[in-house]
Amino acid sequence: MQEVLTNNSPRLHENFSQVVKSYYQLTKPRIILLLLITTSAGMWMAAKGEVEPLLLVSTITGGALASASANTINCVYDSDIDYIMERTRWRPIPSGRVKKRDALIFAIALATISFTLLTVVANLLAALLAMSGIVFYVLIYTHWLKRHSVQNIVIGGAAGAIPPLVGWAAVTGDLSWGAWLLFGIIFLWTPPHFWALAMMIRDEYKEVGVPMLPVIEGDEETARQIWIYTLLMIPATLLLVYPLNLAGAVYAGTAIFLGAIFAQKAWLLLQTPEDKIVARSLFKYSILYLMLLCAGIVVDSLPVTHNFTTALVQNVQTLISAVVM
Ligand code: HEM
Ligand SMILES: CC(C)=CCC/C(C)=C/CC/C(C)=C/COP(=O)(O)OP(=O)(O)O
Repeated sequence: MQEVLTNNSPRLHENFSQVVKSYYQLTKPRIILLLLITTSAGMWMAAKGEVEPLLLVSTITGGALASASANTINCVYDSDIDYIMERTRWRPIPSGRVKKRDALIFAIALATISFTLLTVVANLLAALLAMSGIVFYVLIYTHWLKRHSVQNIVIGGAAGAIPPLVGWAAVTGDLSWGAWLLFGIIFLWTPPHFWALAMMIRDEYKEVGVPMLPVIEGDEETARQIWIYTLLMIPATLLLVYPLNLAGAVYAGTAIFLGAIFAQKAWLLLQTPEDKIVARSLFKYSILYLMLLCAGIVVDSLPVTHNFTTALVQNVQTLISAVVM
């Protein structure tokens, strides 16, 4: 008996870790990471740089579980087209590693734990916002728009902009202008983020009949719309500084610098819409952009940065008046 167990245990262990890996992949973990970074930015800004550690960890965990649930249901719903597309064929459901029914039970369990955790440790508003993110992403984007409208990701993109609202609500219990502006920034960021990728893999979407903008309107029109959203997004990022006065010089410098690179890449794509390397560069940069913009929000809202920039501005003012006098 002992011998049988010993011989079988490596294989048992291997099978178990394969199962865990498959369920982990269902949740699209790399996308969750960026969603959590935006949640954290919302929390830091709402708390003016002083977030309670327990609240931070619980909100991040609750947000991660809700996003994981949404992504898993999306994998269940889209398994037919995921099976056909090269990029998604390896996913756990189309490759036969996880059954649809099991994935659905897993998603319901994740959503239930998320709702409970957010309600108990944060508040009901944060929990309801996280659940509305799941419902919006699954019903409005995945079920209703993705396969039927060329504006699918513009309207559906609102789901991906909900995480900072969850973070803000967890800290303050309500949603103010700052929270809605963070929502708006991510809403405007989503079309350039996604359409740049869709330009790279346009033929795959065409094959499965998903009406993404490059499939329906072509690369030139897509590049033009990416450019327009970029031009709207960059000034929107600066509204946090003026008139909302929720961020200072560190954030302003970061947003202008990062925005200039974004604009340069979007402009290049406008000049060469057929160039997949340029589209790929914009897609990759869009992810780095949002990460660094959120890092800018966090650093800017820390009390030490706030004190430093205030002192710096005062010293410059004193110097100017001394020179002028
Ligand atoms: C409707 C809105 C959105 C659509 C349609 C979309 C679509 C996509 C797609 C198709 C990919 C490629 C994934 C893959 O290769 O498996 C991707 C990658 C990614 N998306 Fe989005 N996205 C959206 C919004 C967001 C939002 C709001 C975030 C986070 C704030 C985000 C973060 C990411 C990240 C981090 C990646 C890279 C993942 C990797 O490295 O594999 N996306 N997106
Ligand atoms: C608060 C909360 C829980 C919000 C939910 C946010 C959420 C899960 C956003 C995901 C956005 C996204 C990656 C869409 C891609 O779907 P797709 O079906 O076009 O991608 P695919 O082709 O790779 O499957």
